[in-house]
Amino acid sequence: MSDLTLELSNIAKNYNVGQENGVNVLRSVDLKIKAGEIVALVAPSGAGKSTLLHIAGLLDTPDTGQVKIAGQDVTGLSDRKRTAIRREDVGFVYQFHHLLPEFTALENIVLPQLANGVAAAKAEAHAQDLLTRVGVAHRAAHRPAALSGGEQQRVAFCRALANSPSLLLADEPTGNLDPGTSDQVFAALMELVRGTGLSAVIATHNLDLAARMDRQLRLDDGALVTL
Ligand SMILES: Nc1ncnc2c1ncn2[C@@H]1O[C@H](COP(=O)(O)OP(=O)(O)OP(=O)(O)O)[C@@H](O)[C@H]1O
Repeated sequence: MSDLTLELSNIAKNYNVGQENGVNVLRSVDLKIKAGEIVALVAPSGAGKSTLLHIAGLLDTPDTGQVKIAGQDVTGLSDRKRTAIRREDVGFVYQFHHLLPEFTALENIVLPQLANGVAAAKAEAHAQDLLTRVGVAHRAAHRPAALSGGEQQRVAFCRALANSPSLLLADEPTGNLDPGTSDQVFAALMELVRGTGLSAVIATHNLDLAARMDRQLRLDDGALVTL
């Protein structure tokens, strides 16, 4: 078993390959994330951070290079196997919550567990525990529309962790919130991640938030540099 949750080696990604307007978004990305490590990814808009997170989370494939998750080389695997690994090992959080509007907060966290074969009672208990950890257990029976923006994001964090992944990938997780709320919600995310011991790559434009993580990296001209 590797002590690296995520390992990217020499990743390159070019959109519209061969065309005049081809974009070389990632040229040579190397990244090693240890178990339990939380890394900030800082990048100007358009620098390719979503592309990088999608490749790390097996939602996209690189043109060249290698992706390893929990020591397993996933680069050449079939779509079906990549999907299975993604479901089991990777949690995603975006700037917008993307919760299912017709289900309650609790149900939004239960459903991915049921899809993974967890029994209903166990899934509900786990969902309640996650909601308690981020301070919104009292909102468990509410639908997303009845929650504040900060509460919606807290529920989205719980959903991302529902199936106990080893890696969390977050793309501007508090970017849609006002600064005061963003600060509190970010603190809740950090506590949740630290409490569960998983590894995380969190993209943010906010250097104050980045400074609260273990390591800060910037995506610069298609490669990662330490800040
Ligand atoms: N499917 C695609 N086809 C062609 N070009 C793309 C595609 N996806 C992204 N790009 C281009 O690649 C570059 C990086 O995009 P990406 O979404 O990774 O940036 P980002 O750093 O996440 O930006 P933002 O912070 O604005 O979301 C941009 O110039 C974008 O226009």
